[in-house]
Order: sequence, then C-alpha cells, then structure tokens
Amino acid sequence: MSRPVLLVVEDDAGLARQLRWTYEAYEVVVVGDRAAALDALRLHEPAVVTLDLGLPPDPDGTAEGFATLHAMLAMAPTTKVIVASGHGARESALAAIGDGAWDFYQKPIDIDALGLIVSRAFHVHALEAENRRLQAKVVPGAFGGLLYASPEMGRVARQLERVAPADVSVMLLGASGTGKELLARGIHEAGPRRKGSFVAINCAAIPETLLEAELFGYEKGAFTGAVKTTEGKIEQAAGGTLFLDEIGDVPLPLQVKLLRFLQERVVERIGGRKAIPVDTRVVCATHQDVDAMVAEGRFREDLYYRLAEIVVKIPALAERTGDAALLAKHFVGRYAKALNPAVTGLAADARAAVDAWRWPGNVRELENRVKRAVIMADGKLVTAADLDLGDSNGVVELNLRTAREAADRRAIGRALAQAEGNISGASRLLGVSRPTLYDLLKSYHLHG
Ligand SMILES: Nc1ncnc2c1ncn2[C@@H]1O[C@H](COP(=O)(O)OP(=O)(O)OP(=O)(O)O)[C@@H](O)[C@H]1O
Repeated sequence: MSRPVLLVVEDDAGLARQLRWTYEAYEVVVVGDRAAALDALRLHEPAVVTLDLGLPPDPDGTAEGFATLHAMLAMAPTTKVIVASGHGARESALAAIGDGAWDFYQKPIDIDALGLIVSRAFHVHALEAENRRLQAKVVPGAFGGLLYASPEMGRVARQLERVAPADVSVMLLGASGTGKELLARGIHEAGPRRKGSFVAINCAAIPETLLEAELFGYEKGAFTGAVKTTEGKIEQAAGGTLFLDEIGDVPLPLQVKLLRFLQERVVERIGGRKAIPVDTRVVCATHQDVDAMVAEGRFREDLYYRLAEIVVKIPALAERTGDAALLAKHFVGRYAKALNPAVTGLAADARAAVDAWRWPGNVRELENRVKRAVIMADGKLVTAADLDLGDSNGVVELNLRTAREAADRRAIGRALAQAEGNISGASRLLGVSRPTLYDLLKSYHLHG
C-alpha cells in the first residue's frame, strides 16, 4: 500500500525540510505558495493539508494564507486543512475555523503535537468518507418514508417528528413537487390519530363551485344533481387527518366557512340543518406566499393563525445537498424493477447531470425523468441523454483524473450496453484486455 499524501504548504525552507522527514507514515509533499498548493491538491488529492497562513507575497500577514484556504476548500471541500500561524494567533484561529479549517496550531510548531493533529485529521477524514458511502445507501424508513441524506431535510424531518405527536395544526410551505403530501402523510402516521384515515384534497384542482360540496358534503336534494346525501372530505377525515393542499387557492367565502369549522369543530352539509361534530387534525400546504396574501387581504388572517400554529418550510430539491443523486438512485431501482429490469444504475454522466440540474419541478420532476429514462435506456446504465438533461458540460471536474474517470465510465457503460453485458465483447469494443476491463470495473465500482 502506498502511503497517504500529506500536503504541507510552508514557505520557510528549513521548516519544510524538517517536516518532510518527520512523518514516516505519510508521503509528505511540500509546496511554498498558493499556485503550487492548488496544483498539488489537484495532483495528489490529499486528505490532509497543513497550511501556513504567512505565504508569499504576504509572508508577514495572513491574507494569502486565507485566500489559499478558501481556494482549496472550494475545490476539494472534504479536505482537512490544518492552519498554522505565528502572529495574531487567536483571531486567525477563529477566522480560519470559521472559514472551514479543520484545526489550528500556533507557531513555533511542536512536531509531536502537530503529528497528533495530523493523524487525527486522517482518521476523521477516513471515517467521514466511509460515512458518505453509507449515507449514499440510505434506505427509506425515516420520517414518513422520506428519503434524504441532506442536513437541510434532516432538519425538516426532526421538526416534523417533534410536531407530529402534538395536537397542533401544521402548515407546510414549499414549491410544487417538494414532497408536501408525503410529509403530511408522515405527520398523520406519527400523530395521535394515525388509526383514522388520512384524507387529502387539492383545493387548486377542484373548481370553486364544487369545492364547498367536496369539503362539507351535501344532503340529498340540496342542489340539482345531489341525488344522495354525501359526506364531505372533512367528515371523512373524522378521527384522522385532513390534508388541505394548496390552501392558498381557497376562495374568500369558503375561507369563512373553513374558519367556522376550525373554531367550532362542527360541519354543516350543504342543505343540511344539523351541525355534525368532527374531530380531525388539519395539515395544510401551499406553494404561495401566504404572508403576502394576508397582507393583501386575499387570505384571512384569523384563518391563517388557526391553520398555521406551526409553519414548516420545505426546501427545494436543489437546496438539499446530495439528495438529488440519492433520490435518482432510489427511483432507478424502483422503476427498473417494474419497467426495465436490465437497468442497473446511473452512468457517470447521468450522475453529474443530476447533480448539476436545478430541478425546477423538484422531486416530482426527478421521479418523472428517471421513470422515463429507465424505459428509454438501451443499456444497463441510465445516461444523461436518457434523462434528457443533455451533457454535463457545465460540471467542473476536480482534475484530469476525475474527468478521465467520468469519460471511462461513460465509454465502459456504452460498450457493456452494446455487448449486452458480455465482458469479452465489451473489452473487444474498448480495445483492452479482459483483465484490464475487470480491473476498471472493480475500481469504478461498476457492475460487470
Ligand atoms: N424526500 C422524498 N423521498 C422520497 N420520495 C419523495 C420525496 N419527496 C417527494 N417524493 C415523491 O415525489 C412525488 C411528489 O411528492 P408530493 O406529491 O408529496 O409533492 P407535493 O409537494 O405535495 O407536490 P404538489 O404541491 O405539486 O402536490 C411523490 O411521488 C413523492 O412520493
């Protein structure tokens, strides 16, 4: 096994020499300025870097050191950067940690102490890498079958876990396709009325004239066409949860009626005379800016406060770090099973395109694209073209190695597809030997 690379960014030649020979466990690469540091980062992809803040052309200040720190973390955010400085140590330490450095030590350096920090950084880096691998395999089962790996959705799930058992109304705010209905169902299932039914109604999808009858029900003969007495959605949700999707689309007169129901907990069917008590939890959602609607008088403030005892904002898919890739993988698995079992995963260009796309239609768009792509794919792997996301030209590769790997994966995926998964056939198409192709498949974790 080759030794892991420790990148030392240090402009003091004497110190650099000393460091080079101190750490036997690592292959120490020493550079003296920002440009060389970034080159070395691309070349070696070190897990750990020690960085002197006083670099030329500003050896007595810290500006160049900080610029180097920022550039390195922008390029390789998982790198553990240990920062060193002699002057103004405390302020520099605080600023460096605030900017994403892993640790700080004050010069003059103590080789043993630094050695400990370095080995710890390697250790944590390895653990984090392992954790990322495991997270990519997360299975559904968290809140309401919600799938996520991002801290953004983790926060939402924790909020909802806390809110669900309490008997409070919840308003979910988020764009279309962000999973609001899924979350509302999750609240129901984790709540005290889980034994009752979950009844959803999309207030935007039903014409205004019919919405009242849908919600409140009607007595036989209440209007032309009311051939038999019918329960409304609110009554159907008795003992369970009523999910009012697109609550912002409820017209003002009906808002008054809804408010009365929420205050008195009774409904009156259209054409009915008696008040029917209904005990149900209400969860609602909208993609609209309800605060603005209240300010403009388009949404009743009193109703807002009844519906929104707790407000939870659901981030757009593009704001959830890493979730698009995770969900894409999940949907490929699901739809391949049902629609095209030959498909086993996503090609590298598809993964890059999924990460780079803005997903204006959120999870629903992702699900639809993946479903379509699984049906269209002619090979084992879904490509960016199958997803109709074009190529991933906008994606900046870390270095030549990652760019090559992406190109290799593409070529191998296509060859395997053409050879219908036959390794000998694919290796002939690629002009490499079978063992070479096996090695490549193994190193890229592709399915042979
Ligand atoms: N985090 C997630 N994990 C797994 N599946 C998800 C997730 N988020 C959404 N989905 C799936 O995406 C689709 C859209 O979600 P959902 O219907 O809940 O969105 P919505 O915000 O209610 O949309 P709209 O407001 O347009 O009705 C559903 O098939 C849902 O199961």
